[in-house]
Amino acid sequence: MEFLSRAILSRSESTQILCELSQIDESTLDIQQTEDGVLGRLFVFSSTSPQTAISIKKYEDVTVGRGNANTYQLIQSTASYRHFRVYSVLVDDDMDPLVYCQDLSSNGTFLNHCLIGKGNVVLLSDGDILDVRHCASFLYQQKNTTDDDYHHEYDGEEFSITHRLLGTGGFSRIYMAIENKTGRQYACKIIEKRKVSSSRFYDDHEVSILKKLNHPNIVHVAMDYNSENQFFIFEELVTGGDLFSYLTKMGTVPEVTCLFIMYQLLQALGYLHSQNIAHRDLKLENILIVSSSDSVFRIILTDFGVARCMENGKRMSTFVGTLEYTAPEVRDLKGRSRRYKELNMGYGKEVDIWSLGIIMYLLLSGNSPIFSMEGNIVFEDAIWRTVSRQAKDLICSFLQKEPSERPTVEEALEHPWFYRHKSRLDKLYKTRILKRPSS
Ligand SMILES: Nc1ncnc2c1ncn2[C@@H]1O[C@H](COP(=O)(O)OP(=O)(O)OP(=O)(O)O)[C@@H](O)[C@H]1O
Repeated sequence: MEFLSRAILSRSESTQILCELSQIDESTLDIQQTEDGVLGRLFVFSSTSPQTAISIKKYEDVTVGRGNANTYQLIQSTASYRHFRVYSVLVDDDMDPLVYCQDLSSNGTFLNHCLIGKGNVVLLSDGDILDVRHCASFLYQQKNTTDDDYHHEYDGEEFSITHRLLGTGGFSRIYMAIENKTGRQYACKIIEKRKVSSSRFYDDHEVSILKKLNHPNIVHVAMDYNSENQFFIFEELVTGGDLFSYLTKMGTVPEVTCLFIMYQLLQALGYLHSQNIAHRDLKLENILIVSSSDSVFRIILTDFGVARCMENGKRMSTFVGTLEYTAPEVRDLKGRSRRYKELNMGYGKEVDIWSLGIIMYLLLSGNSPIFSMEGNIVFEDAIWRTVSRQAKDLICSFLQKEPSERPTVEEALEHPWFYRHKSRLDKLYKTRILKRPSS
């Protein structure tokens, strides 16, 4: 509690002090008055240059530092060449944009007097102050980001849940939370019990499964909490948005980027399947990106809401997942009677491999797969002319109608699309993912 109350106090106080000191007209701080496409603004306060404002725009990075290629240049020698970077993530049209700051400096960037730390990323909220000591301060302004549907029953000591909405799902809302002891930001998934109990598809295994797992490509759970009407899952804050937003921004993903995404997905899935866990809801929205400024980024698998531990190889028979990504053997169960399901052979973890095929097709083309009357995948669009034969071959093997004909994770990693780059991929994974840099 102490950190937060300190931060809130210092934030409102500092804002007031800064406004007074610089004698600026407060109406110019009203973000509603800014031009279209501006998500937020950074007001710069520096003793060496006049007061100015930097606009944060959709898909445009803002950098601050000593180098003259930065959006805002600092002249002091204590500033790093690129001191910090501010970027935005747009989740969907109904949600406020998420604006993040990544500290790139050696001497440190401070958020509300707390060091962010080189490579680390924080979510910015209206009124936050970024500070480059002995150089300049930056007051962040973003239009009201309070969520009207905000309501929670958490009364634990460890975290303070803020009003900043990070995402919504069918069963939950995800907010930014602050760990009181450290001031570190987390994501808090609040699940309404009445929603999950009314759904016969959802079993409350999410936390128990996640707590068993420890993998660099699977979301890390810090704590869970149970109240009368809600479940809470406090997990690492993943600051690059999800693959769906990324694809919306990019249109299509270059094959080389797709290769490393799929490689990481297979690492996560291999780990899950080796423990007899099926995810059952693999889709672009459930694959988060750890902030990165280049095309090699870490991905994190999340949303284990319908994941299932298969005891002794037992098969599954409930229709779960998202229709567009579900394998034919799961789709076939939709609306079927209990009797039908009992007589049916059920399905296994091959359903995740099918979803990988849909994901890979979407990433490379920006569209959902088209199947011919015979059930073959059609690569008709002009975009496929620039995609390798191996990539298309792997998609076809993932999207085999017959589950037993789909490759296992190990077999997929032996496919020429991966195998011919094996040593490079292994090395990249070791240096960029296993070393767990924060960017
Ligand atoms: N750890 C996190 N860090 C940052 N954003 C997150 C995190 N977890 C979830 N989100 C955001 O919230 C969205 C919804 O989360 P999630 O898929 O876990 O919810 P859900 O209710 O289980 O969804 P579904 O309807 O798919 O079951 C994600 O797509 C993502 O944008």
